[in-house]
Amino acid sequence: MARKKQFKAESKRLLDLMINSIYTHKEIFLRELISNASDAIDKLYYQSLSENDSAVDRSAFKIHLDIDKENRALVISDNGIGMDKEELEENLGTIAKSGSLAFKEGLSEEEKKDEAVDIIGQFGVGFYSAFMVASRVEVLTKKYGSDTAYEWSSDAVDGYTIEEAQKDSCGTTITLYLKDNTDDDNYDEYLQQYEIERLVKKYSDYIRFPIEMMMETQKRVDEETAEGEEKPAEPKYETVLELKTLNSMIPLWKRNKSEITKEEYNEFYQDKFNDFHEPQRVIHTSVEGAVSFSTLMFIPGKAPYNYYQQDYKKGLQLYSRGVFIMDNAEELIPEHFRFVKGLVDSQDLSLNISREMLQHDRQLKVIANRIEKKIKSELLLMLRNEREEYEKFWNNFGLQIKFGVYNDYGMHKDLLQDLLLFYSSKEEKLVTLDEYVARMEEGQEFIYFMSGDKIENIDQMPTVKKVKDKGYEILYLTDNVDEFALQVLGSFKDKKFKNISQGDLNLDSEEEKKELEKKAEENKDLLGGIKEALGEKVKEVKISSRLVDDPVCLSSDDGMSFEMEKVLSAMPEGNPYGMKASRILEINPNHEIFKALQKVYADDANAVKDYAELLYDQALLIEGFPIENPTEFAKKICDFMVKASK
Ligand SMILES: Nc1ncnc2c1ncn2[C@@H]1O[C@H](COP(=O)(O)OP(=O)(O)OP(=O)(O)O)[C@@H](O)[C@H]1O
Repeated sequence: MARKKQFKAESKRLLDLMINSIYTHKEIFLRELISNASDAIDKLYYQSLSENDSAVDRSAFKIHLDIDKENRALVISDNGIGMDKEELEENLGTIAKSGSLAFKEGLSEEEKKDEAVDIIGQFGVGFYSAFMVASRVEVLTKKYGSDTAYEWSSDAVDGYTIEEAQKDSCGTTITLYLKDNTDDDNYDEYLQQYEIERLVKKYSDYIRFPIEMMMETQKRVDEETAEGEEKPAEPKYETVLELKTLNSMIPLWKRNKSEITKEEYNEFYQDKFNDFHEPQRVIHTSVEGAVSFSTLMFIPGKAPYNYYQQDYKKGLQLYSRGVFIMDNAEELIPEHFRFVKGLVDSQDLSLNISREMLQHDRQLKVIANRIEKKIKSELLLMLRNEREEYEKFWNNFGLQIKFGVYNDYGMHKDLLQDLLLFYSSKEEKLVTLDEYVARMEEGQEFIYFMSGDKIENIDQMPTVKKVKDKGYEILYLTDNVDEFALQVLGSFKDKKFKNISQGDLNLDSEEEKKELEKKAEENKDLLGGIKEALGEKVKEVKISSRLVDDPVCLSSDDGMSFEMEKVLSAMPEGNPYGMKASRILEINPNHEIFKALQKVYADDANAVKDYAELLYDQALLIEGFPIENPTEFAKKICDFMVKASK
């Protein structure tokens, strides 16, 4: 008797979820097992082709389904590559991908259901889904080229056993002993041939190997009447067993686009790419020419949970004449479109192509190029014709496009700049750079922008008012990468980008400028006094031309901006070179505070120190910087309040 082994901890949790699943789509178990069977045949197919192995009869590849009513069992067999003992252990004893599975304790029934949906959606539980419908599962398997077969069996609860077994040919046979029926679930339906036929047609029609099953059919057994003869009153039928192929076997991407329904595309995507959500967009094309290929690509409806993490794998599946070659061929998809899932099938690619060769393959480069252009044009079309849809896309993957502009020293900026969206102060929604430029005021030189943590806060920033009052539109940037992307872009349609908290805004008339210069001259000592009080904290203290209602603000010289400084400081390794934006304290000469400063300074030049420090701290807070000494700040405010009350 073989020793029982326990599932690895996380597999066990997932199994528990499957066993007790209240997930309503239990029927997907069949799709998962057929898909594994098809993968196993693909592997042997590919191996026999690439190694020129004539011992394998490729025309005999198939998946066989058997209904065993007596034992209440459903059997799924394939003559694919099979598994040896280690692979059985490795593949069915653990979930390889489960490292990041975070199971939550004490979930309610409703939450459990949601979690099952989530997990099935995000991880594609594959083989384990068998336990949604079966109380016991046996896997009899023999690896191609090996003499020994093994049987893995488990009722999930107490682990599994692996024993040596007898099997004539290579491949895998999976027997599912169905659960007892409950009030909610009738597992007997998986013993009905028409139900199984329906499920195969629904989920696995495109599988490129025959899925066969012996089916009971009614066959007419009396002699057909010849023409002109009278028909017998009752034609005679008998039930006969017939081997039927249930699937059409034509890969979806080889079928005529006009004959494929949205549901078929969705099912295909969800099944193949383990996504519970429907894709947002399907891109299905065939190209004939120097290199001929078909692609079926999808833009996911939701960013995968690990999209911005390292374990997310980009790339398309690669097929050659319908034969699967490899998963995640990275070379087919540029980094900035890494969210696209799908496959490429080309008759011009060698079956022997290895991952290493992909990088240098000329045909593949041509395909990748076409794919990049196709994705861009699909996105542009969506942007132009279906704005809401595009904004949905942007919410999911806009960050990726912005990174794409910034990465590789801006190499892809020309391709991507038309796809960018930013929030507009004027439109109060997302706009393209093109729309911004088309709306620019006469004489407007720059594309103005301002950064901050969220739209509402940016809208309140002191500097924003002045630019808005002048009638100019401002782009509000809220993602860390935004300013870096704009810096790489430099300009759009010859219009330079301008951060409104940096440098000279140059918005005033000559008269206003003169007025300001005069005021600065008159208050030279006061400004000097404030600068002296603040010392090295600020580069300069000046009379502001940016402010309308607010008393003070910070600005910086052109070059490093406050937002960039913040992003650098937030990096894991910190701000390595201590790079800082210059800090210029600007004071509004038309604000009451300015008169107060003048008065205080005139009475006692030293007394201006506290005012200077308070104003500087305020400006820091508005800009989203921490203040150096919050206790001191609070104390000073209190002192002022007390003084004011006397
Ligand atoms: N019929 C089979 N023949 C050979 N190997 C199989 C078979 N079924 C499963 N396996 C092996 O077990 C592994 C685990 O299967 P499982 O369905 O859990 O995950 P997967 O197929 O890798 O991923 P997913 O189902 O999410 O696409 C497979 O990767 C494969 O190596």
